[in-house]
Amino acid sequence: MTAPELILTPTEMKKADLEAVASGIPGVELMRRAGRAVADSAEKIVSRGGTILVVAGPGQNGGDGFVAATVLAERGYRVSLSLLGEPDRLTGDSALVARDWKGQVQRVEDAAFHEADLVIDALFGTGLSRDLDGAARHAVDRMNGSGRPILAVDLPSGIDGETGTVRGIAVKAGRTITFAARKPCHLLMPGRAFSGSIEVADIGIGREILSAMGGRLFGNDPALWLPTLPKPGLSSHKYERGHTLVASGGATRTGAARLAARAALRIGSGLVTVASPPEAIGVTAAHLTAIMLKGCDGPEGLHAILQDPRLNALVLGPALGVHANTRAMVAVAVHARRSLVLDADALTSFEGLASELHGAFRHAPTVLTPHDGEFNRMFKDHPDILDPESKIERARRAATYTGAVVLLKGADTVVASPDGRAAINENGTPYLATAGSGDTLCGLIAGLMAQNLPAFEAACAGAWIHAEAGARFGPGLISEDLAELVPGVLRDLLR
Ligand SMILES: NC(=O)C1=CN([C@@H]2O[C@H](COP(=O)(O)OP(=O)(O)OC[C@H]3O[C@@H](n4cnc5c(N)ncnc54)[C@H](OP(=O)(O)O)[C@@H]3O)[C@@H](O)[C@H]2O)[C@@H](O)CC1
Ligand SMILES: Nc1ncnc2c1ncn2[C@@H]1O[C@H](COP(=O)(O)OP(=O)(O)O)[C@@H](O)[C@H]1O
Ligand SMILES: [K+]
Repeated sequence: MTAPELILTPTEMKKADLEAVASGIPGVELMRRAGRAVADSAEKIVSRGGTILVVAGPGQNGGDGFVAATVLAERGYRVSLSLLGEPDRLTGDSALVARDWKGQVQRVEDAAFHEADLVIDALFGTGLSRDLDGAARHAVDRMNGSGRPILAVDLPSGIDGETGTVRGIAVKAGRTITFAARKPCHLLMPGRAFSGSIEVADIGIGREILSAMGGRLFGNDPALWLPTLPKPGLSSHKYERGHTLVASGGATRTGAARLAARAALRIGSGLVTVASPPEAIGVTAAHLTAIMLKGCDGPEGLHAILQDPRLNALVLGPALGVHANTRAMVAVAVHARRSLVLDADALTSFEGLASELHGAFRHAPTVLTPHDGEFNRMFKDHPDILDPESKIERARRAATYTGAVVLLKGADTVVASPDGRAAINENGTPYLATAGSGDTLCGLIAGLMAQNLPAFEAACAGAWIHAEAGARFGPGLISEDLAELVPGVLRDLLR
């Protein structure tokens, strides 16, 4: 089994670089390895003899560009190099490797983008510190407008390495080669879309160093949670596989709970019960077979049902209604200390009332699954949570504040744990943006927690399996399909 993928922020990567230097690899050697990796990557795109334009910036990202230009020229490419800024202003390792470049150094204003078979973007990497303007902005604008293939060095210039946001303008790369580890911007939107396909080059910085300097942020791949995924043993009986309870909305709003319940059953929860308001029992009963049904009249009803200790995981929120009663049901659930997934109306009912949830979830495994709208409503009086540009940071702060694992949905779903770990999911498909898709997701997560997965692993596994199911189905996906695709995904995972 491979180890989970470590993602390093620019600050962590800088520390890892320094640590690698301290362990005996000179900085200039790291840069030479990086530049050679860029050249190798370019060689996969353009055959020898082709024309390559390297656009170098004033920092060390530009240094990687100088190395790549030198290596590619030695390999028989027609290489030209344009620099943003003055050659004699180059510093550090960049200044050293620039001396090896025997060709001309053109001004970036004179770069002949249209003549290039490939443009290598080495303008800015992890050191970007402000929005692009002036000559830098103009260069990126021309690069994008050239229609030529672009290979970005480390990250597309103009993208913020930590947040994935565009700082004024950014290079739209077809391919990005980064070093040692991916950075958040390669997974977070919109940076992911600007990066094109991504290659990670090993420049000799070992996993121990990456793990010591980073180690808190991961790509959400199965390596992160597969060891915790339950497989029923020979002698397992259904009660050992947990019992999930899903609270349903009123008579005209019962579908969401059924979607969540079906997902919990498919992911392996031994039993699943829908708790239905009395007036909705008829309609719900007509639609359920393997899933059980119990009458549940508001918070008191929920309190009574939870006297059964076997009900060990609970979904509250989908179609439950935005009102004080929903908040009261959350309070009952928190008090009962069961594994809990809160979504949709259970979150929106706390609009502007997040302070009621301060530290509320510290005592039992809890996952909150807001999309941006729900997140912004919940924390609208908490600028410290809403303001960070980084989606990872926003999710982390909400997790620390509430004591719950926070799964902040989107094309780049982020899962953050109060213990500081976070993961970014990237295997989804826009076809998942369909009514009821989120209901299915919370059923999957609760079903996994019913089987005793810890909250962070359950949220990560749920997000990945949900996305994988959606991606396998593709066009025409509706939420009812998702749970039915789960067995195929599980079969492949547990093989
Ligand atoms: N460390 C290592 O060992 C290794 C590092 N490696 C490589 O180094 C890269 C990081 O290098 P870096 O830290 O020099 O940052 P980089 O992205 O080149 O930019 C900084 C320069 O840009 C300037 N600048 C910033 N914003 C600007 C703006 N909006 N508009 C205009 N200018 C702006 C800024 O100027 P200043 O802010 O000082 O005015 C400074 O001159 C990393 O991505 C990787 O490719 C690899 O070789 C592996 C080994
Ligand atoms: N463009 C996208 N790419 C990948 N996944 C997406 C995309 N848009 C939405 N999703 C996923 O689809 C689900 C939608 O959930 P949600 O917004 O709660 O829908 P609903 O309220 O209809 O159930 C989330 O898991 C989200 O991450
Ligand atoms: K770049």
